[in-house]
Parts: sequence; C-alpha cells; structure tokens
Amino acid sequence: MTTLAILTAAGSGSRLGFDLPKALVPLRGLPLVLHAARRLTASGAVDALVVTAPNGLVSVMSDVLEHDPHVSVPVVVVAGGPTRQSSVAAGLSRARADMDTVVVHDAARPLAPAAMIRRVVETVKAGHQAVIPGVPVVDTIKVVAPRGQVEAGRPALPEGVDRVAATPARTLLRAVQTPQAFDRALLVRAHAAGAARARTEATAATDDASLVEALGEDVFMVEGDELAMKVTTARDFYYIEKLLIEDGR
Ligand SMILES: Nc1ccn([C@@H]2O[C@H](COP(=O)(O)OP(=O)(O)OP(=O)(O)O)[C@@H](O)[C@H]2O)c(=O)n1
Ligand SMILES: C[C@](O)(CO)[C@H](O)COP(=O)(O)O
Repeated sequence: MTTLAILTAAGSGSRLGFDLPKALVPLRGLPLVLHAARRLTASGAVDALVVTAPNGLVSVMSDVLEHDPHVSVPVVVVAGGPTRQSSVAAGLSRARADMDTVVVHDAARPLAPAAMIRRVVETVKAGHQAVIPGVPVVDTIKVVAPRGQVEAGRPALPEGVDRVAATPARTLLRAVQTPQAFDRALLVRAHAAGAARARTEATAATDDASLVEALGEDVFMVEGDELAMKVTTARDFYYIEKLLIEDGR
C-alpha cells in the first residue's frame, strides 16, 4: 500500500504580490514548490506526487520538478482549478486505488519539516483516518456576527464596525497547517460530498479536514511546527527566508 502526496501549487499569490505565481517564486534560489516537494520526498513517507499548476503553466511546473535530483518519487503535474478545494479535487482524481493514504500539502508552506510530515502520515497509518497538524494560537480570537444580516432588535452597524458574538476559550484553539493526511477513500468521499462548494472562494472549504468534518467523521490533530508556516504576504516570505538562513541552508 502506498501514499500519494497532492502538492497544491496552482494559486496566483495575489497577496504575496510578486510577478510570478507564488509556487514558482524563488526562495534562496529554489522555487517554493521545489522546497516543499524536496521535503515531502526527504520524509520517506510519500511514494508519489501530484502537483497542481496554474492554468497554462503545467509544462513549466513539470520542468521545475521532473529534473530535480532530490525529488526521487514519480511526479505528475495537473492543472488546478479556480479554488484550492477544486485544485485538490483535480489532484485527487489521479490517486490510484492502491494508494491507501493521501497527503495534501501546500507549496505555500515550503519548509514543513520531514519529521512533521512523517508524524502526520504515520498517525493515519496507525488507524486514525484523518490527521492534521496544529499549533496553539497566541492572540485572543473573537467570533463576529455575520455582516449584512439585519439582527433582530439591534440597530444596523456602520461600515467598518462588527459586533463580537463570542470568545472561544483560547486553550482549545489551534492554528491548522499542512500537510494533512487522510485515508484515501474517506478523502474521496469528503470531496465528492463537498464538490458543489468548490467553484468560488466564498463557498470553498479552506482546508480538506473541514470537508471530512462535514461528513460527521472524526479528524485528529498532532503537533505542528513553526517551520510549516504559510507564505501569504511579502512579510511572511522575508521571515521564512530568514528562518532558512538560520537553519543553515
Ligand atoms: N486555485 C488554487 C488556489 C490555491 N492553490 C494552492 O493552495 C495553497 C494555499 O493557497 P494560498 O496560500 O491562498 O495561495 P494563493 O491562492 O496563491 O494566494 P492568494 O490568495 O494570495 O492569491 C497554495 O499552495 C496555492 O498554490 C491551488 O492549488 N489552487
Ligand atoms: C489549508 C491551510 O493551509 C490550512 O491552514 C489554509 O487554510 C489555506 O488557506 P489559503 O487562504 O488557501 O492560503
């Protein structure tokens, strides 16, 4: 039985604001997607890779990955969709029946360490069907009431003002990272059930585990890692570059 990793790399990186799609932006000379692919390979926990590429860049992405001596597992590049959820679904459609475990990882998290990748995959192999990494949050998190909905008995709020609806106990909150690993059949079922949401950012699931939760199935959490942080803005990019230099690479 084997493990497939779907590496999502089809995003544009609009919040990063560089000239290239985010996954192709070089970090210390190597595109983000290659950092992530090398770490997945180095973990020894992954047997094959499916990488999602922005429309029109499938062959560019293939060139980046197929000639890298450190990516020693078979790689297939597919065109992604309009949302992350639809891109993962495109990758998942390439999973073969003999692949019992599927790992979903973001190229936008290029430094996820091999030990953390193994931790997530091994927990699935040990019988937990959906496993995600999480880290404690440092801020107090508030839930605000949905905007644009008139709340009975309350005056309309001016632009730029939200009403706080709740304060979840911080000790129970975790910020969730990738890679997330799943029993393949469960992930296929979760994506099939949630497929109607995948078309737009407004409705799409922001991670794969939430599609599994929507089925009413358990999702389990293991310890994440600061190095698995997501590159969203330019500030994240320069911070992660500093982490990489400190890490001696
Ligand atoms: N249609 C999409 C959108 C995102 N992704 C991937 O999903 C991961 C997380 O997405 P995000 O950080 O939001 O990347 P972008 O969509 O590129 O960023 P932005 O929203 O700033 O444009 C990234 O590795 C990205 O390449 C994808 O494969 N397909
Ligand atoms: C999947 C994810 O990385 C978990 O934290 C995150 O939800 C992706 O969000 P994005 O807005 O697509 O970057």
